[in-house]
Amino acid sequence: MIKALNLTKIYGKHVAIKNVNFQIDKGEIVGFLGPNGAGKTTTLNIITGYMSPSQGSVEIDGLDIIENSSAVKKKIGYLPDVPPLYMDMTVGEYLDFVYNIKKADISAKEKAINEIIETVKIGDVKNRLIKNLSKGYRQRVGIAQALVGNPEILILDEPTSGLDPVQIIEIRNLIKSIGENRTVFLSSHILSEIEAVCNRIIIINKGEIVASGTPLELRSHIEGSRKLQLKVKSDKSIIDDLLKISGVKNVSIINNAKQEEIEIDTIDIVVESEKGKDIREDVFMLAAEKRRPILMMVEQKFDLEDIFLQVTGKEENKTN
Ligand SMILES: Nc1ncnc2c1ncn2[C@@H]1O[C@H](COP(=O)(O)OP(=O)(O)OP(=O)(O)O)[C@@H](O)[C@H]1O
Repeated sequence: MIKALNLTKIYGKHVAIKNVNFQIDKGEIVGFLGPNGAGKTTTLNIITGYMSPSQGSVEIDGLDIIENSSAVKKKIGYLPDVPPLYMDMTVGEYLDFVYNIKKADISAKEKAINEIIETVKIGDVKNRLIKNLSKGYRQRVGIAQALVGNPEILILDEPTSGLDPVQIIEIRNLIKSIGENRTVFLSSHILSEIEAVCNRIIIINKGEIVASGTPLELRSHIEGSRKLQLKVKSDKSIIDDLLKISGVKNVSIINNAKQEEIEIDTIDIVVESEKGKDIREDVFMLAAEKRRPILMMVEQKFDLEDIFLQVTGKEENKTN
């Protein structure tokens, strides 16, 4: 179990993270989601013992990470944002080197390294120099080094960053299979990434935790409000009219409609209501009264992206 207790990190005058608290239970695969610069790497460096916090503490299975540094480090495998690879070593030499510095059981070395190589599927490049590997393979080698010593907890900082779509899917599947018998905490600034792999999400923004829960729990944060997608035979003046309806919170134009779906003299908009308000009838009546026929009205479901944009205050980026 990982417990982050009131973590704060200040670089000079810059507060990178502030009062960060969370708990990750044994066996969970948890995603740490936040925009660039939110404080993900800083937090991961602290909970892996790579960096000390300005304030606060970390417990791994009840042990304080600073007081029990070597015992705790054995429990954790870490893939930092820049994997610590030696370019002039072959993959085999490098894993041997990592095994030795982690002081893992020497008698089991060959078997353990071979198992890791098989798990992360790098057998075919075992004798290649790391500098000659593709980014995807280097990332696998980075994950392999994190697995040396068979740690119970795996912490991965942006594990798919810079990979192509095929490599991303491969690494995701790898993380899922590794996570079957380990606790995994991984960071990303890409929501779909986290959604594909994790069963719980912690969202950080500007150094503070702003939301946490399963995708279902996070959705319930904003459930209650509705979003209606409309196609109306009208010009933009309908927007001001709709905003006058009681219970309407926001109206925005969808300007990413596919070219072939755009009809002349119509406007595609999203009308968002306040929590608990059903505005469908009022919207219909108003449009009829203004002689602006509604050609389509569909209720949109909130997705995790809405939640992410809402809690990070970036709602404006989605529709504009
Ligand atoms: N060594 C440092 N000295 C000063 N400021 C730093 C240092 N490391 C990070 N920061 C700042 O702290 C904040 C958090 O950085 P951090 O790298 O933890 O964010 P992040 O969420 O991992 O971002 P990214 O996804 O871009 O890596 C940023 O504003 C960053 O510029």
